[in-house]
Amino acid sequence: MWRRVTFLSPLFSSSKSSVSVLNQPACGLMTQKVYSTEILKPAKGGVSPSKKTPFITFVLGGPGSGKGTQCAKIVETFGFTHLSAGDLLRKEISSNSENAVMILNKIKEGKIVSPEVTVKMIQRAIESSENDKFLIDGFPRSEENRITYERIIGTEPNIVLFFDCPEEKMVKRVLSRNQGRVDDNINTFKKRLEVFTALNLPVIKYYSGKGKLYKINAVGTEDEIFEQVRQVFAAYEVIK
Ligand SMILES: Nc1ncnc2c1ncn2[C@@H]1O[C@H](COP(=O)(O)OP(=O)(O)O)[C@@H](O)[C@H]1O
Ligand SMILES: O=c1ccn([C@@H]2O[C@H](COP(=O)(O)OP(=O)(O)O)[C@@H](O)[C@H]2O)c(=O)[nH]1
Ligand SMILES: [Mg+2]
Repeated sequence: MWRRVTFLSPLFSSSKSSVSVLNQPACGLMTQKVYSTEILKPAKGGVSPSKKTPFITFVLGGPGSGKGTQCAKIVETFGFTHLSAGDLLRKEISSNSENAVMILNKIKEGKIVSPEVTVKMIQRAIESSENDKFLIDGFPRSEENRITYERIIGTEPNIVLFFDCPEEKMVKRVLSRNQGRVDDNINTFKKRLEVFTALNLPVIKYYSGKGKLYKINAVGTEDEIFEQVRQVFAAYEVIK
């Protein structure tokens, strides 16, 4: 069972570190009593009930906000398994699966792949791993994604990180990412940003309302940003 020890409260957060929860006042690092985090039983068809309930972190933010970069650091420091929804979809394209063409077209257009496809991929990845702590990066990108995940997996995430980044930084980062991605061009970036604003921000607001959201200021060096992230995880017993 996951326990939060030093509790960086999602309701009260540090103004100095810029870690905060959307629409909440910044009031400093809080130490609270040890308590068990909410554990929901997986529904029928969800992650195998014989396994320990995993600690799930959703990692959200616009295109180029630095999600993947910070996930690599979280893996290194805290031993999570990194599941990038975008990487899983790109793997499906490379493997020429039955959904490959549909996925490629959605990615080129900056649109969202059908939630059943993405959730099944995530479910398979969780079930085939021995780890019990996962970063789900770039998902859920819409309320439909979120609701489908909850229906199929049967749990909510333990926490949600939101990398808050201004558009001018995101566009610069995406256009100099240099990974040969079909969607790293100005036209697809604009579409992705529209989709992010229209469909992903409601998910971020939803988790803020649930007290699960940690907003990270995604401007600064990778290390400066990771310092904020580190504070969030250091408050949980998830250190390697
Ligand atoms: N803090 C940062 N400052 C400058 N460039 C960054 C920073 N964090 C990430 N990058 C770069 O920006 C690009 C996008 O980062 P990435 O982690 O892939 O973002 P996302 O997964 O949110 O799209 C990458 O080329 C990465 O090296
Ligand atoms: O749950 C997801 C995650 C990604 N994508 C698609 O994959 C693209 C790239 O996602 P990724 O997370 O790799 O992009 P990033 O935000 O990291 O630049 C998105 O624009 C979508 O078209 C999707 O449909 N569903
Ligand atoms: Mg990414």
